[in-house]
Amino acid sequence: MNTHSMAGSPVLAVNNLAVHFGGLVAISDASFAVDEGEIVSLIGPNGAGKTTAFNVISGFLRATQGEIVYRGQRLNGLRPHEIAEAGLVRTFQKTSIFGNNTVFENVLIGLHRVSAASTWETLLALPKVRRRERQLRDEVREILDFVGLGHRGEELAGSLAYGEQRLLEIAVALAAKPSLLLLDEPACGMNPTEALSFRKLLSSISERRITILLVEHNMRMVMGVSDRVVVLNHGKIIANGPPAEIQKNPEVVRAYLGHGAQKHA
Ligand SMILES: Nc1ncnc2c1ncn2[C@@H]1O[C@H](COP(=O)(O)OP(=O)(O)OP(=O)(O)O)[C@@H](O)[C@H]1O
Repeated sequence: MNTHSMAGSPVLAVNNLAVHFGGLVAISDASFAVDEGEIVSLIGPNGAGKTTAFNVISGFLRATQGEIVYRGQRLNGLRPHEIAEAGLVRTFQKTSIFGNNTVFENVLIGLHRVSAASTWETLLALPKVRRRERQLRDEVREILDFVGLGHRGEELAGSLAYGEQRLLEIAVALAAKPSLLLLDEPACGMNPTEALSFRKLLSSISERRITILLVEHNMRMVMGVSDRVVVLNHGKIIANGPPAEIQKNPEVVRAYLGHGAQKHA
């Protein structure tokens, strides 16, 4: 849970969002905001529209209606890499790491994406470039230690256990220097011990002043880590509030918590 005191001003605003796939309405008239420093979870039954919302926010899908505003900048129409450059970085439901590269290299590749030297500088191996490379390697070690993979740097990413691969994805996302992290089912496939330490990792990320928007089916994690929970059902927001309130909300219990969520918890 976020305990520092900078929460309050919205950094991300989703205003009257609608997404249609042909005749299918995946999201209709959904509005919610995420404040600076918050951990907000987006929950709801399968097919409720959570991933669709993520895809629109991160630029992988166009909104049919409505707007996405991040720190005063309208994101509609921007490409995913432009949105990542603005500080919104996402992970995916399916793992997106390079299995044949080492854990260390995966994070290094992520860092290079945001701080690449020019080709000439690299070819000439200028002292500046060598210095920068050393700095990047230190940064990789720091990030790997932070997510708990410091001892795995030299392993091939593809050889990691599933839960560790999810941690590596977080490390790669952190390498992109996000100010808002969008996490799509990050705890999927984790055992209870892994899920518990992952929950602590989310809190530590939040302490680094990174705002988090989370899609997750593990209700123990959602209710334990979130400052606020937004509930989608059939593409509409049916509740938005602190975890204790959401757990008691009759409509949420009926639509999701009563049955659908339990099998994932
Ligand atoms: N590219 C697409 N084309 C057509 N329909 C789609 C597409 N993507 C999603 N949908 C439909 O939109 C609705 C919302 O799907 P979405 O994947 O956003 O739900 P979700 O809440 O993320 O579900 P889950 O918890 O299963 O991941 C579903 O009815 C889905 O079948």
